[in-house]
Order: sequence, then structure tokens, then C-alpha cells
Amino acid sequence: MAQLYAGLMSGTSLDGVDGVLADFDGGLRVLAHASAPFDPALRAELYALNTRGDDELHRAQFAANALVRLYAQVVRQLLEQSGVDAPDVRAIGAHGQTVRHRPQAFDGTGYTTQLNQPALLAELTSIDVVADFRSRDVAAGGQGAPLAPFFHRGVFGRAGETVGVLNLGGIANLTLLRADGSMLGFDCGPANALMDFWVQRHRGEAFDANGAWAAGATPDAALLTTLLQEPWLALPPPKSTGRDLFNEPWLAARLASHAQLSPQVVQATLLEFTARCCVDDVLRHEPRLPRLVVCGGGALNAQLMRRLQALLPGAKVLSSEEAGLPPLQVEACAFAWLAMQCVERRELPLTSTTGARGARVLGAVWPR
Ligand SMILES: Nc1ncnc2c1ncn2[C@@H]1O[C@H](COP(=O)(O)OP(=O)(O)OP(=O)(O)O)[C@@H](O)[C@H]1O
Ligand SMILES: CC(=O)N[C@H]1[C@@H]2OC[C@@H](O2)[C@@H](O)[C@@H]1O[C@H](C)C(=O)O
Repeated sequence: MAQLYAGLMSGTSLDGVDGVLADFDGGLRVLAHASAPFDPALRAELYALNTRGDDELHRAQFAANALVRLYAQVVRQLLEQSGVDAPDVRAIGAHGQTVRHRPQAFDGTGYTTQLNQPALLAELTSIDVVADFRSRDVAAGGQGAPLAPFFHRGVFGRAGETVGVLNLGGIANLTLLRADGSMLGFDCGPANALMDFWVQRHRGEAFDANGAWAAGATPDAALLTTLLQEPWLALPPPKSTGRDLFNEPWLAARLASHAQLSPQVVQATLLEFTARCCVDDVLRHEPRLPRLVVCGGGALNAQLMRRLQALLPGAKVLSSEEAGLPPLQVEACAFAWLAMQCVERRELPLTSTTGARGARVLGAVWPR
């Protein structure tokens, strides 16, 4: 019998929403994929809500309602494309928009905030909604992220082989699936967040398509060294990060002593920085990794893929597309799968990824 779940992801790159409708009966079959970009005003507001500002409570709720209307539009597209009726979808996994991520802030029990309005989404779609996937993990002493590694294991794992899965969204996260069956998952640092900001500022483009602008210059060694000195990068897992750390002020502070560099050289250096953050983590934890599957929008950045391959000569670096799932569908599928785990009240063994005290059921259900 079909096991239909929708997954909706709007991640830290703030580009928009990716949605899938998936059937998990006997494996994974993607029945439909749809994306919707944020309109510029919503994108600007979500970006602004990542830092403190005036009247935040009202603005956050207002932005969450707008986000969820876009979620509902994506769900309508998924149903139309697949010819599936809403009552046949068991649940929607709706990630929400992370605007603060401070899992160990202040008193030791921190928080992670995803703007969302699951009640409105249930109302607009007449489908059960699963949301708030991260807070139970934080309550159990975990980082609240990354959560996709368990899904990565099911889709990209190979019995008896060690495989790495690298997600390149706004932030990068790495899953190491080891030949002995153990796994490790953690964030590596920025993926596209800083590159997107820089190309937007200097060329008015949302992202550097295929990394072509970056590829036209040589990275600056001194700036790269400055960027790599960030102490967070040397922390051992479990660890996670976000725009709370890797943001405009962070970059401005490091560029201050390299003001003579051209914008294009800075872009090339930011791309190299992303590649190095990820590769240094691979080499630290699995120096002889034979296979690295790359997903998220960064897998579409040809220059970044070239640099990852050059820095990991012993590994086959490939797009998740070659491993059976297109890069922009992976996270959305992960949240459809996580919704299914919640509906079935399955505990996830979070300790090896988020550092939570033990296995927990993640998420909560808003009935249709
Ligand atoms: N053709 C392309 N060339 C270069 N970069 C691209 C291309 N297509 C997408 N990207 C990058 O991928 C980003 C979107 O990736 P994705 O949708 O995986 O991020 P996300 O889901 O928001 O992030 P996260 O994994 O942090 O939650 C864009 O902002 C852009 O930087
Ligand atoms: C707090 C938060 O939203 N974290 C995201 C973000 O985007 C990438 C990286 O940082 C990862 O830790 C996580 O998303 C993925 C989907 C995860 O939880 O596995």
C-alpha cells in the first residue's frame, strides 16, 4: 500500500521552498518535485529576521504566515503534478525557516527557531502536518541538527562500504556512513551563504551560477588563511552552525585587513573556503574516504565540485543525481521521511549526529 508523504524544505540559503511528494512503500519513489522562490520582500524579511530587530514577534508571525502560504502553493503543485488527492497523503513534513540556531545558548539548554505556522498549513491543505522537528533534539541535549543523516543512510548507504554525503545548502553538513555500520553527522561551516551574499552585493545576482565568476579568479592565500582561523571550525562533533555565526558582520570583520582584494578574488576565495571547510572535515574523520555524494544546491556549482574533487584525489566525488536523487530533492525527501518517522512514532538514534542523550521521536503533528 502506498505510503505518501510530502516534504517541504526552505533552508538557510533563503532561496525559496523545495517540495516533494514521495512514496515510501518498499523504498523511495519521488512522485513529484516542485520549487517556489521567495518573492524579494519575503526573502528580505526572512533574512532580516535572522538578526535582532524592531517588533520581531509580530514580524516573525507575519512572515511565517506568508511562508506557509507559499508552502501550501507548493503542495498544490505537487498534488496537481502527481494526480494524487489530498486525503491520500498521510502527512506533510514542513521544516519551517530557521532564523535563530543557538542549541547550547546561555544556560546550557538553548533553542533553535524555525518560523512556521503548521496550523495554517493544515487548514490550507487539509493534510496532517508534521513540524518542529528540531526542538525535541535540543531538549535532549542535542544540536538540533543535522537531522538528514538518517535519511542519507537509507538512500546513499552501501553495505560494507564507507560513504560520505555532503549537503551544500546555505550551510554545509557532512554525513559519514562507515563500512562497519556506524555513522557520524555534523555541520562543516558555510556552503553557499557567504558566496550568495557576496555575488548579490557585487553583481546583483542571487547566486554565482556554476561558480563561473569565482572560477575566473585565483583565491587569495592570505584571506583564505584568515577565514580558516575561525575557532568554530576546529571544534569536534557534535556541532552545528548557521547564520548566527557565518553572516555579513563575520565576513566584514575578516575582510577588513584584506581590503585591497577585488570582489572577484574574494568570491574565488569564498568558494575555496567552502571547499576547504568540507574537505578538512572529511580528512579529519575519514582520510581514506572512497566516495563522496554531494547534494543541495552547491552540487550544481561546477567550480565547487571541481575543487572538492581536486582536494580529495582519493575519492570519487559525485552529484547525488548520479546516486539516484537530484540534489534539490534530497532535503525535501528527508523531511518527508522524517514526517513518516514521527507519524509512526519511531525514535531516531540521534547521539552519533546531534549529540542528544538518546533516541527520540522528533516533530509534532497538527491534524488536518
Ligand atoms: N546552478 C547553480 N550554480 C551555483 N550555485 C547554485 C546553483 N543552483 C543552486 N545553487 C546554490 O544553491 C543554493 C540553494 O541550495 P539549497 O536549496 O540546497 O539550500 P537550502 O535548502 O536553502 O539550504 P540548507 O541545506 O542550508 O538548509 C542557492 O542559494 C545557490 O547558492
Ligand atoms: C538549524 C538548521 O536549520 N540547520 C540546517 C542548516 O542547513 C544545513 C545545515 O545547517 C544542517 O545542519 C541543517 O539542515 C539539514 C537539512 C539537516 O538538518 O540535516
